[in-house]
Amino acid sequence: MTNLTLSRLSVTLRRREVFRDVSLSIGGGEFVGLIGPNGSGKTTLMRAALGVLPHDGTSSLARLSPSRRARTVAWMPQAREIAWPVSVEDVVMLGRLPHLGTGQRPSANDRAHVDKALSRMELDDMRHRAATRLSGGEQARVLIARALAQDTPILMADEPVAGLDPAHQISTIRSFGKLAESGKCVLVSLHDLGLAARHCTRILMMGDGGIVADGPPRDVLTPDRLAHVFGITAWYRDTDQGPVCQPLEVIR
Ligand SMILES: Nc1ncnc2c1ncn2[C@@H]1O[C@H](COP(=O)(O)OP(=O)(O)OP(=O)(O)O)[C@@H](O)[C@H]1O
Repeated sequence: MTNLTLSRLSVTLRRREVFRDVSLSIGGGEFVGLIGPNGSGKTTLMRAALGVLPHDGTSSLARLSPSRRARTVAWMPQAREIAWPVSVEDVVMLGRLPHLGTGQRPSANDRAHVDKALSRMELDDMRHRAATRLSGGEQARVLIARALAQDTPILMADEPVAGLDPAHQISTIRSFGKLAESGKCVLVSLHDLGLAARHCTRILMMGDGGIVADGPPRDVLTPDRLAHVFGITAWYRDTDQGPVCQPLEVIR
């Protein structure tokens, strides 16, 4: 099983410490939501874990060669405008590049992965359209499909559901959940506490220059922490239809 393991990971940018001494391990089967206020360091933590930012401490991914890393982790960054005027299916096929040798053409297996990713993100009808002509939310779904087609044991995504309509937010989060259930290790940053509470198996809450809480949603999303870290009150209940977390008021 491929885990994501961070040990005493610290990042300082322009002489400002963003976070210090983050140690954790995420295993296959876990769907982890990374939450925290704006600027708390979620993107920085994921980029340092990938090894694309200078850091102290260690990350199991940062140690890998670029080609091995591309077969180990699919990364979906926050900026997701597609600049290339190519078809949706060609963008998604880019996810298969780490699995192809130099000059090798995609096989039937590669095409099957692309078909599955397109179908999972409900993009079958758009596969021949120019990706640049899609709406922002549709482009986001194409890039999620590209990450799914990469078929790596670890998937990391920075606010993957931002800009999606409610139905596609839920179906996308469910897709990530299913990937975790199939044994993959999934880490996504989220601002929607309701989606995090409802779908993630584990939540990492960032604040105060580090991880302030790590555990199942009901143990992390406590009134004290939501007040201290986010400055809000929220309604949290385990209902017949699963956990519900609804932010209510700003308290500072
Ligand atoms: N290249 C950089 N140089 C200097 N400081 C940076 C740089 N990138 C990010 N920061 C700072 O690091 C801190 C963490 O930023 P980061 O983008 O990781 O936060 P975040 O939790 O992902 O925020 P958001 O929820 O707004 O996306 C912020 O204070 C930000 O200003």
